[in-house]
Amino acid sequence: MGLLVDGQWQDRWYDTKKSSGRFQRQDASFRNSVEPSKQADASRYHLYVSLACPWAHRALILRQLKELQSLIDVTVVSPIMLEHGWEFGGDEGELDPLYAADYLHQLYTKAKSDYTGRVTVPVLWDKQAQQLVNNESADIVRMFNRAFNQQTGNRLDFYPAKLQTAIDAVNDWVYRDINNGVYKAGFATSQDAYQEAFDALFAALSRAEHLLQEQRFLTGDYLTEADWRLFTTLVRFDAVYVGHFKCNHRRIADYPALSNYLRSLYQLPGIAETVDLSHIKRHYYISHPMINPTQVVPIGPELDFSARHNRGDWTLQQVVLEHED
Ligand SMILES: N[C@@H](CCC(=O)N[C@@H](CS)C(=O)NCC(=O)O)C(=O)O
Repeated sequence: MGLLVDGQWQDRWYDTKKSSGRFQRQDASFRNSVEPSKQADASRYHLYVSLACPWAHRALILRQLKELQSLIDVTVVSPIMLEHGWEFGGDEGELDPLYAADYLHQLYTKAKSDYTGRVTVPVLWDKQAQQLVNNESADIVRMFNRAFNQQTGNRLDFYPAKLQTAIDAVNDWVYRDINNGVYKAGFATSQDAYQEAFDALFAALSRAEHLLQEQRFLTGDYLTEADWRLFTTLVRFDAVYVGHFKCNHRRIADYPALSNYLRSLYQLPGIAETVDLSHIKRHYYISHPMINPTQVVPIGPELDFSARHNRGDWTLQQVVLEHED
């Protein structure tokens, strides 16, 4: 684990000293966007992901749901992220098809030779301009949702205008207390910081559980990006966050609505193939020797996201609004 400083790679763990043991996530720095237009050509872009990463997972899911698979190629890095950061090839990783780079940080310095900051996935790369377009999954999800509709003819809208206020409000607490909350608990280096994150996390999971007892999706009757953003944390929770990140008040399996909801999303066409529990478990348990020095990966728990759920029979087309423009 490390970062770039003035374009030089340094192997360094997160610094939590200045924040009393609290993990503070840095903002992503490449934030360009692809706007919808008749000329927007998805095949100009390449997506670099880790199958272990919940943020990269959002982008992969939108790529599936928006039928961009044949247009936007994906490269999967090795799940094992150690002194060189994310690596191509190696243990279960794919080779970099564009530049034959060994490490992801080489793409960051190709884009900006004096880059300072963390080297994270996902990365959306512009093959034509040979530039890193964006490394913030929240932005990439929104681009995939709209920018290439003309090209694909897929008009499903996971961020529809009439639900944006509700989606933003849900995203806010789900990000703070759940998506990033598990990291705040897991990377805390003081008891107080851990306790604070732990309490907020389980309060937020109860809130989600209660909401989902009343309605099918987080913002009501329609499936939106808010659901997919929660999904990527839920699907990793029992396998990794309960043990490795010490988020062990309850498992997702212990929340009836959340666990059925998780299965209902997992069973939508194309979603199961974006979930790789082996990459997920091996990444976390091996890549954080500060938390798990033996790097032994637990074998359990037994999980079956394909089991029946009680959230009704519906298709994507019935629960996703269409773009109006
Ligand atoms: N805000 C970013 C966060 C991405 C992120 O932190 N990804 C993790 C993997 S799960 C990563 O690459 N971490 C490497 C590091 O922090 O050095 C996004 O949502 O795209």
